This record gives sequence, structure tokens and C-alpha cells, in this order.
Amino acid sequence: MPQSTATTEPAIALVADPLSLALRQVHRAASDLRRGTPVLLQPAPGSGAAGLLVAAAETVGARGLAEMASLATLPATLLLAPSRAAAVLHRPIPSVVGESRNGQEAPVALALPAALLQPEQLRGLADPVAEQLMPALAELVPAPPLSFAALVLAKLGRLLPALVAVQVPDAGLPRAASLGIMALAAEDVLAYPATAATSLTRVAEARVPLQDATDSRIIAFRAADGGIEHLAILVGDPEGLAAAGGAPLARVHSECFTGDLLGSLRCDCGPQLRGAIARMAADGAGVLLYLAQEGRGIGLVNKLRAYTLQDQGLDTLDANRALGYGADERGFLVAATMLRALGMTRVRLLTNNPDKLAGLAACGIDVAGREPHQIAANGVNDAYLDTKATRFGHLLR
Ligand SMILES: Nc1nc2c(ncn2[C@@H]2O[C@H](COP(=O)(O)OP(=O)(O)OP(=O)(O)O)[C@@H](O)[C@H]2O)c(=O)[nH]1
Ligand SMILES: [Zn+2]
Repeated sequence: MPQSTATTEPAIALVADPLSLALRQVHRAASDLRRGTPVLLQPAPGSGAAGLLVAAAETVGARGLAEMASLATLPATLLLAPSRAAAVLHRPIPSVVGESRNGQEAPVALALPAALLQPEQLRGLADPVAEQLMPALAELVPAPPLSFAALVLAKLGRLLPALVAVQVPDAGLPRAASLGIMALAAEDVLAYPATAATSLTRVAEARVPLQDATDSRIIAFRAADGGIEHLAILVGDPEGLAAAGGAPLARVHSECFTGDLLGSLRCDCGPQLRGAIARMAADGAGVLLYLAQEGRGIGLVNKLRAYTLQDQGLDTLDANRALGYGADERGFLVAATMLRALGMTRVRLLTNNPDKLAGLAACGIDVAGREPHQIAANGVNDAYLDTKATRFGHLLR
């Protein structure tokens, strides 16, 4: 018989770690939205406001809607980004309705007629590719408190930023818990991007000789939420160069499955990626940050939707806006945290994007210079490159 190992003392001291707990909660809540399960956003303690029960319009099914109806008095509202609301209503949205916060627009709320409170109709209201219009009489109503956090949570889940929402008074909390609905602080959702970025730590590394740079290493960074890893590809010894006071060549590259892996001609990502590695090899050293920020931060599924809209005539910026996303949803704190962890706080940045220069500088990185990274148009991506120059302000040289 094995001896019992039961003890009265825990093996390790369980120290409260509120930041890590908050990250886990937000990550779980985003997964719930992706599954079609409602989640309950809670106000700051003592605020007296009601909680906001939300479900993603894209994924919610009959069961999720029934759970919501059992916890709150209908009617429900539909939270949408102002750009999507304008399309659904076929009229401009007064700018006073949606104020902006951290560069992101606050959502607007529409009263949801019962006939539209059905999974298929909700998906159509969320998705401009599937297009379901509101009746002409549909009403704008004041957005309930915590709506902004709801939209941020949907975006963190890489879902269309469109949610069904109902307010739940405190008395409904035990019933929500009995249904297995998770509750979390709305403030934790708002703090998540910065908390996740600053929690990045090195978890693994290996030597990986590349076709264009045989002396290369990959270092993986993971955030405390357990989300997708970001990678640093080191060519030569940029850490040594930085330690000796030099400014290594650096590229902050956002993941592009279609361009980087498949050689899609719609963008310039593949040639930029390979070209950057080759330039670092020629320069003797460099670091390329390969960030899990597909589609300028909207995710691959939404990028495919944006491509469909571009095939219907929108440009890359307006397609993002039509989906309810901003033109560029990326943050630069991830890149800055990785560079700092690698000891490279002074770099020469390979980019045409002025926002990257300003964004990294704002996060404490000394951008000692910019190296242009222009790739010639290929006959398919010409309009895309034009839009980057004319509407995103990309530098042409
Ligand atoms: N949403 C969206 N994302 C796109 C589209 N085309 C490419 N992307 C994404 O844009 C990102 C490429 O950005 P970067 O390579 O960092 O380039 P950049 O911001 O244009 O700046 P540079 O440093 O000058 O290259 C990748 O995540 C691509 O998936 C598009 O039409 N729509
Ligand atoms: Zn691309």
C-alpha cells in the first residue's frame, strides 16, 4: 500500500496574485463569448450600477438567449461600433452618441425588436458580409454602463464587435452563477491589453538556421493569460551589439498567415518578412519580432471578412471600419516589452509605418533611426499599397 501523503499544510504558499487572476478571468470570458455563452460584466464595487450580461451576436445561440431572458427583463439592446450601427440603420450616427476612449470609439446601443432576437438575425446584424438590416424605425437608445468593456471583450475574442446586452440587478447574481455564467470586473477587461503585454516572459528558445540567415535563434514569449505566444527572431548577435552601445536593426512584424505562409499576393507581408531577415543577415545582426496580431489585430477570420468587403469595393481601412473595428487595432507595448526583455531599448526600425515609430517611442523605446522597407507592387496589391500611403500615412521612402 502506498503511504498516505496527505498533510495539513499546502505544499506551496498560495500568494494572492490579482493581476494574474484578472488576466485568466478575461481570457476565460473571451472564450465563453466565442462559444456563444453569455458573460456578466460587473461594475466597480460600490458604484451601485447593475451588471451587464452580454453575448456575442456572432456566436450566441437559442440557449444563450434563453439564459439571458431568464435573468433580465427584456427588451435587450444590441451594442455596435458606431461605424457598423450607421450601416445597419442606413443613416449617420450623431458623433455625440459614441465618445472615444483610448483611441477606440464607444459603442452605441440599438433597441432590439423581438423578431430580431434570433441567432441568425443577430449574426446578420453583426456581419456586413451577411447583412441584415434593422427596420427603418429602429431606435438608438442610451448605451448601458459597461458597454465599452463589452465591446473590448468581443474584440479580445477576435469576434465581430457586436453584442446582445441586458442589465442584471444584484438580485440576479445567484441565478447567473447557478447557470454557470461567469462574472468578471469590467475594469479588468479594460486593463487587459496592457496587463497582458507587460506580463510577457521568455519561455523557450532554440537555434533555427534560416535560408536567408543561417545564424538565427527564435525566442518565444508568453503572457500570463496563457494566450498565443509572440516570437523574437534574432539574427547574429543583436543583444551583444546593443550591450556594446549599438542600435541593432529591428523589425516589428505582425503575423500574416496568408502573406507570410501562403505567399498571398493581396499584401506585401511575405516579401517584407523574408526581406527583413535577409537585410539583418547582410547587416550582421538584427531582431525581428513576429507578433500574434494577425490582420492588424482583428484576427484571421475578420481579415477574411475584410477581404470579402474589399472585393466588393471597400479599401483596407474602410473594410475594417465596416466590421466595427478600428483601422489598426494593434498596440505597441507587446513589442516594447519584448525589446526591453532582450536588452534592446535602442534600435533602428525597419518600417514605412509612422505609427510604429511613434508607438514604440511612446512605450520607451529609443528609435535611433528608420530604415525604409518598401516592397514593389505585384499587380494584385497595388491598391492596398496605395491605401497604406494615402490613408495610413505610410512613408514612401
Ligand atoms: N485587417 C487587415 N489586415 C491586413 C490586410 N492586409 C494585411 N493585413 C495585416 O497587416 C499586418 C501587416 O502589417 P505590418 O507588416 O506590420 O506592416 P505595416 O503596419 O503596414 O507597416 P510596415 O512596418 O511599414 O510594414 C499583418 O497582420 C497582416 O495580416 C487587410 O487588408 N486588412
Ligand atoms: Zn499580409
